[in-house]
Order: sequence, then structure tokens, then C-alpha cells
Amino acid sequence: MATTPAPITAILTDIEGTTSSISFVKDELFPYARRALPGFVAAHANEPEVRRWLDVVAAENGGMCDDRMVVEVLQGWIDEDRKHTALKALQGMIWADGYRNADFTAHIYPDAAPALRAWKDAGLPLYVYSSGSVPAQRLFFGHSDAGDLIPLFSGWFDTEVGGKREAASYRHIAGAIGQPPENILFLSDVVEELDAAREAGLQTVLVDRRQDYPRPRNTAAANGHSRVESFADLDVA
Ligand SMILES: CSCCC(=O)C(=O)COP(=O)(O)O
Ligand SMILES: [Mg+2]
Repeated sequence: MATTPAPITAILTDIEGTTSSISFVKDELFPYARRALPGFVAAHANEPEVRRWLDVVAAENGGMCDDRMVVEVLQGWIDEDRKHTALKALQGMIWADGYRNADFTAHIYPDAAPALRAWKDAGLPLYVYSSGSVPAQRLFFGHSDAGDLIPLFSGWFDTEVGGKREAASYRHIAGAIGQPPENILFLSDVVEELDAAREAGLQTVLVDRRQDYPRPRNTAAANGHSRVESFADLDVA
């Protein structure tokens, strides 16, 4: 007998590839951070919040790195799209200048902002879980193509709670939100993240953006997760 899914009382969303295009992150944000990194480290290396992360990177690379070598490691990580917490924290600090100077605004898929507003208006609290640091997430949604979307969100999570492919991270987030996992819907473009969320008991939907994923993933590739190509196709509120 088929079981009825539990009612959804909160939504947790990924950013890159879900609310927003991969291309904006890879082709605009990452190159901006890569270019600005040497100057940023030269100017801010002695500030405790910057030093802390530079030291994490140095320690992971044998502990003998000077800042010039740390910058090269970080630039290599940007090229590899490493979702390392230290890199993400530093990228967020660098992007602050870009948003402040209006060098760019953050891409939001046209269907995403109206759906987020409708869910919020229907009483569903919205949360973000992204590899981007929480300050970077707030900058992103605070300077989006659709305006300041920060007021839509009730909370923010990054990899300081754990990796996005680990079930424990989603258990932690459900606890922090204060809702049973089965009442939380997680939206992401990455099947391994959805697998981890499902293992923790969350409901899941694969967001298969045709701009990012020109070949839509079939049921086998979606690993049993429901699949949509737009937030407009999600019937949650
Ligand atoms: C919101 S900051 C820019 C995005 C970013 O750095 C990133 O790694 C996004 O990963 P996601 O977990 O949102 O797919
Ligand atoms: Mg993503």
C-alpha cells in the first residue's frame, strides 16, 4: 500500500544549480575571487577572521606554507571547485566588495523568487543550505537579480554544520530548524546531496535545470528522487 508523504512544513534549498545558475557561480563569482585573492590576502591577512582560515589551509598543506603559497593552494581549489569551508569563507569576504561595488548581482532563476515568495506567504519557513558560507549566502540573496530576498529566509546553513553529502548534516539542520525531518523538503541539483538528506528522513526533490543540465536526468539517474525542471512545478503550499 502506498504511503502518503508527510505534510511539508519547511523548505530547505540549495543555491548553485537550484535557485541559481551554475554558470553565474563558475563564470562570474569564482573568477572574481580568483583574481582578487592575492590582493585581498596581502591587505587583510592580519585580521583574525582571515588569518584563521589562511592558517587552516596552511596546516592542511604541511603547516610550512607562507601566504603566497596559501594563495596558490586556494586558487587551485577554486579551479577544482573544492567545497572547502576555508575557501568558501574567504570567497564570501572577497565577494562582499563585488556586491558593494555593484560589479555583479546574483543570478536567480525567474521561477525561483515568485515560488519562494508564495511558499513564504503560505506560511512555510524557508532555509538555505549551501557550500557557500553563510555570509556569502546572505550577500547572494541580498543582491540578487530579483532584489533583496533575505527577508524570505528564516535561517542559513553552510558546511560548518557538515558536508552536504553526509546524512548527519541534515539531521543537525532538522534539529536546528526544530521540525521533524519528514516534514522538511530539501531541493538540490546534486543527487548525492539528496541521497544524504533522504537517509536523514527529509523529503527530497531533484531540481534539474535545463540551462545547467541540458540532458535531463532519468529516473535511474535521479535515484528515486522526484524531479522538476522549475520551482513552478513544485506543488508544496
Ligand atoms: C552562495 S555563495 C556562491 C556559491 C558557492 O560558492 C557554492 O559553492 C555553491 O554551492 P551549492 O552548495 O549552493 O551548490
Ligand atoms: Mg547545488
